Amino acid sequence: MADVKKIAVIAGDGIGPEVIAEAEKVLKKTEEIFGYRFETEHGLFGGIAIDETGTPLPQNTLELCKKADAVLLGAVGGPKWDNNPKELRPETGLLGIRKELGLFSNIRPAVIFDCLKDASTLKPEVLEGTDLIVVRELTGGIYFGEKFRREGAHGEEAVDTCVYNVQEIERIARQAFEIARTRSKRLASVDKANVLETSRLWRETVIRISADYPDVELEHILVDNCAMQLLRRPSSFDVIVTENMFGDILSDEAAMLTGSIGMLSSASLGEGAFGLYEPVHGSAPDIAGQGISNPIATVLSVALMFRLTFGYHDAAEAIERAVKEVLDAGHRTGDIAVDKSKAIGTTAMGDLIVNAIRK
Ligand SMILES: NC(=O)c1ccc[n+]([C@@H]2O[C@H](COP(=O)([O-])OP(=O)(O)OC[C@H]3O[C@@H](n4cnc5c(N)ncnc54)[C@H](O)[C@@H]3O)[C@@H](O)[C@H]2O)c1
Ligand SMILES: CC(C)[C@H](C(=O)O)[C@@H](O)C(=O)O
Ligand SMILES: [Mg+2]
Repeated sequence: MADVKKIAVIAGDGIGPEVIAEAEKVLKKTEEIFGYRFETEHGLFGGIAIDETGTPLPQNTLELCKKADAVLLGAVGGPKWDNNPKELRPETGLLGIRKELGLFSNIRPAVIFDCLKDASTLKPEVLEGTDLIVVRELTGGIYFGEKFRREGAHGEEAVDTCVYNVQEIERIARQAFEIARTRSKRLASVDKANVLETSRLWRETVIRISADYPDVELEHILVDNCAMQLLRRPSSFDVIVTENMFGDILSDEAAMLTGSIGMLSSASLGEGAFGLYEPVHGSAPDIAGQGISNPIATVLSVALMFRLTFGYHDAAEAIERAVKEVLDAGHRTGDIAVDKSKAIGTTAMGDLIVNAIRK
């Protein structure tokens, strides 16, 4: 019998619990079909944790994640907590969990399902063949630099500092080169080296590391140009490696190539097999509680967990095949439906996918 894998489930806020419920059904179905065994335990996290415990990342949730083999996360945040001080913001909990768990590498694949080409705002011929991965540095940069307010000559000033050290850049660069090696051996390193000192160190370091990967073709591209080229020639990109904030922005942009941010899964990894898996999207307060959110990003995050943390490649492929089959059959949630009147809800989409999972 397969050993039992412990999964910490932290649903969070807004549509988080809705999409996580569908992902949990997928876990259960995989147990039935493939004989894998999962032990799930839920933890409070985000806004709901602030309300119930006074902190976005309670110590027992962190402990739960540390004891688990993997973490499945929904989303956090919402208008209710938007004016809270920094320590009492759901997003601070999210940054805290990434840092505490050492998850410096965030992998965000943007793969286009052929049948969804008409769901994107871009022309189908521009999207043809697009299959890229954004490798985002996740525990450094301006997100984690010193932040403060001060009195300046013209009144109050706010300061965010962006810091990167060589070790942080080296480890994410190596991960990206390794991933590129398993794909078409092309890596685009995105920076703003014409302006930022951190980007100049980034570029120098990536070039130095590239000597160990002579089989991978390395391109440097400035972030503003990259944002433009992603819309102009998305299929020319394979693996993109970039710093924390650029990766945040470019991955939301890449999501729109696929038709919706409701399609984009992600894996956050450190040095070992442990990982945190979450959709790229947020808590979507504008549609929360209506049962209309797209659960596919979270379901595909489970497939990433199977592949990258557990090595359950058969189950990962079965989930991806099931998603494709359901989409090919024409089923759509509102975000990817061309004819919105025919859109189905979150649980209906989850049920269809679960029923389509087979060996
Ligand atoms: N990882 C996370 O937990 C995470 C990520 C991004 C944003 N957030 C937080 O979420 C809150 C809302 O942020 P936002 O509105 O900028 O981004 P968002 O991703 O929540 O929503 C952006 C838009 O995409 C739509 N959308 C997102 N996910 C969808 C899905 N699965 N199905 C259908 N439509 C979907 C939303 O309805 C909205 O119109 C903020 O508090 C933000 O800080 C959290
Ligand atoms: C909610 C926010 C802190 C987070 C980020 O910026 O990393 C989100 O946008 C993401 O992409 O996971
Ligand atoms: Mg983001």
